[in-house]
Amino acid sequence: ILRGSEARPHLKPYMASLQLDGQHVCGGFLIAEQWVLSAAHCTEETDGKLFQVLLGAHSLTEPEPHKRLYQVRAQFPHPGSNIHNNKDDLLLLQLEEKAELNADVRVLPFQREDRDVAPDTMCEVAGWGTIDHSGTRPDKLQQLERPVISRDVCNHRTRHDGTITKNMMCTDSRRRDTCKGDSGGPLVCGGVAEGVVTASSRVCGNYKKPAIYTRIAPYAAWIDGVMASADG
Ligand SMILES: NCc1cccc(Nc2n[nH]c3ncnc(Nc4cccc(O)c4)c23)c1
Repeated sequence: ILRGSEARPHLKPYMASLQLDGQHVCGGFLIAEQWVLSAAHCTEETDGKLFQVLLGAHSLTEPEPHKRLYQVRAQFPHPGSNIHNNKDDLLLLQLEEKAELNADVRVLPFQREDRDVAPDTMCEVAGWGTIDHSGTRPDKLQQLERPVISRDVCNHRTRHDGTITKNMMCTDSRRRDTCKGDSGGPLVCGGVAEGVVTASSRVCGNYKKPAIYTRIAPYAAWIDGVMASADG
């Protein structure tokens, strides 16, 4: 998160850090006791290794009462996701066991009604992604409030030039923005997860490249289907 602020500790108890060998790679969030939603692109440089999921954390390094690292039983990238574009950029992770829910670990509901969030709506995004252009990583969770911009503005030829589908949404990226390592985190509007951070152009903090999110509502049936089939 570029030019955000430190989140109030444990006030975003749904936040997950997807890790490999103890290193934060991507964000994610708890959508059910045994399920975390993130971005499919996060599996690009993992050459088949499974993530570990850190829940209940504010600091990535300091001991905290309800901080716990969960093993992942299985990862389900959306079948339509691919490395060449940011279509269907969603990843479901089934934890090895149900997460222990408490004050610092809680499920975040996601939007099921497929209707665009109104432009200028203020939403919030959080993550342990880089906080400057030299790639400095924060130890503590950062947050940022950003206004939604309309798909028409986001699709302008000087912005994302028609690549924003009805399954995506955008927020203003002037100076304050998401960046490397924030992918997979939730865009929360009115207490409900409306989108999942996707890297797309990888550019951070440039108003000509608004931040892009995969809208969750269009994928509610896929999410329910995977959870139902894997839970058995
Ligand atoms: N703002 C959109 C957005 C959301 C999520 C991730 C991203 N960026 C990135 N995702 N993956 C990346 N791998 C390498 N570099 C990256 N961005 C980068 C790095 C240093 C300086 C800078 O200005 C931008 C990214 C960008």
